[in-house]
Amino acid sequence: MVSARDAGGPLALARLLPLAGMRLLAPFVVLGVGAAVLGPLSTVPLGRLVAGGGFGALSALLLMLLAQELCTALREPAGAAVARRVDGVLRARVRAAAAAMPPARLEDPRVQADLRLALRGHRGRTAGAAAVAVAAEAGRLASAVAGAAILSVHVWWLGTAALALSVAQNRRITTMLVGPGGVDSVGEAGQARRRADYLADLAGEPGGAAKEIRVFGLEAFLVGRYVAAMRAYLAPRVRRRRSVVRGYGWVLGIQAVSACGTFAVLSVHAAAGRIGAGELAGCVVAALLVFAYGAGGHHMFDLAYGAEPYRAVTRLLKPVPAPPPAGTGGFHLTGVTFTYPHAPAPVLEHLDLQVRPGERLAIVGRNGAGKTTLAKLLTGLYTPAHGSATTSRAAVVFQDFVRYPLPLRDNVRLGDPAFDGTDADVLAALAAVDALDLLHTLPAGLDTPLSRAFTSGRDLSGGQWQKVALARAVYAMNAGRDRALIVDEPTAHLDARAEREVFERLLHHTRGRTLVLISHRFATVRRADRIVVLDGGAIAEQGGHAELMAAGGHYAHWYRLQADLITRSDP
Ligand SMILES: Nc1ncnc2c1ncn2[C@@H]1O[C@H](COP(=O)(O)OP(=O)(O)OP(=O)(O)O)[C@@H](O)[C@H]1O
Repeated sequence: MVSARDAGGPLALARLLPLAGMRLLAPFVVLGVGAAVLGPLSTVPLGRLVAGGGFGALSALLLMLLAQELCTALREPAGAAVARRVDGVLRARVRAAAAAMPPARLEDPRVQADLRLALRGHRGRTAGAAAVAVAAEAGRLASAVAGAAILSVHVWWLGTAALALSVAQNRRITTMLVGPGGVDSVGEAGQARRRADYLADLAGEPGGAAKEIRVFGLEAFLVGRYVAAMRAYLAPRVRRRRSVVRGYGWVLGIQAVSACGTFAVLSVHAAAGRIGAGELAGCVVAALLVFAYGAGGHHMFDLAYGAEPYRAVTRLLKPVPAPPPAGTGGFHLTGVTFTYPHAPAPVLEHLDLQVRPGERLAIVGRNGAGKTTLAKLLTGLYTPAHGSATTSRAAVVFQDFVRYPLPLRDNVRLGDPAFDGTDADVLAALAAVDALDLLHTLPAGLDTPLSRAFTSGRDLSGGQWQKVALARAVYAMNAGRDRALIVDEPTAHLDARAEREVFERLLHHTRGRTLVLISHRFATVRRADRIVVLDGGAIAEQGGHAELMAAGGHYAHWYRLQADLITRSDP
């Protein structure tokens, strides 16, 4: 694996090529070498022909030109095959790494973005395409160097000067088009383009968005927003394109000076009789090879864009720090302060919280109080900027749990992919969250893909999905890895009966283990051993239900408010 410094650099990308295997790589290399050397070599029979070499020189020249054409033409499909195979191998590795990731990491938006890049590529370019582009660029450079060497045989400094100008020109064009801040730079394509793509995708999405668009009549609004987003995306690009066109003027000027200078020097030497007619013809072809490198080529896009998916792959395949030891099931946060990147203020500040092994702890607070953030600190997904956090391994169900478009069995087994559980383990996890009924509604039982994208698949209701996510966490605990269960709004989608049933079963099932429950439902919360009220980034109150009710603080106020809403009868 590459170091962080050269991740995405040409050497690191070239090291991917052997992944294609010798059967695909050997023809690609042979064709590449052929395309690179036959051009410079053809200057020999060309020189002889011009110098009066006759049929032999002509045949040799024609054969070489034909072979070069063939090599150049066949190198493209051979390169595409190599790129496909390299990408296939990388995708398989990334999928295996993703399958082995703990769900908490898999649900990290940065990891999700890396997965998208690694599996789909960036702007149609992949890591394999970038690796092939490195080889193609190396071939073009080799041709240019050989051309420069031929020029230098006749005028010692001419080849070096022409090559230096050509390399500088190539760098300049690459920087203008795909370098940092260049017209097609990755950063530039970032946010504004994603916003436009998101708006365009919204309309085509079969899920909730399409329904809302129709119901609220959002078509014109969305089109307007899309046009505005595309304008915002295109405006700086158009400005930069203008500056690129001006930049191209300079680059072409330099090329013109370089070409005119080279041909002038050659002419002077030929006129003085130091270069014969045949040698002059060879020098002209050699000079054209040098200039061709300076003009750049489409490979620079493959290289620049394909390096992004490669960086994502290296991040995803980086050895994951060993999971924390199972621990006792307890958690210990001391003086913890946590601020999201670019946020003006910390979400949590100087927070102390101890969760005893086996304790049933509930966390409550207003929207945005930091409950989910606290859960992510407890699971070790986030590390605090200040303070210390001692955690235990925990199974987690987040509010925005993932709905995998996979069979029900896999949706549960992803709780601990390393555990070789049987169907009985999967069924036990489903039973623990009162979800066995679900099986009767699915045509292929555990084998039913949970997605309407498959003809044999079924989508689930919000509550059913929530039970599946809970079953996944229970499966992870049953696998023996985790001593604690952290659930963020575990029953938000469930009706009152289902909520009661599921929570009873969870309490029973997690007996002896730690349960951390984040919820706005006080009927559930009140059953915890201890309730922690988060407010203003710190713990405002804590204690048992009776204790907090007697204290008459936030908790008592919210509890009564919720109870009133339920019991109050309309006039
Ligand atoms: N990834 C993020 N990047 C930046 N800010 C975030 C991020 N996630 C949450 N926040 C902010 O942190 C604060 C706390 O959010 P958090 O989700 O922890 O609250 P919560 O108590 O769980 O809220 P709710 O009850 O609505 O689920 C909010 O102001 C939110 O906007």
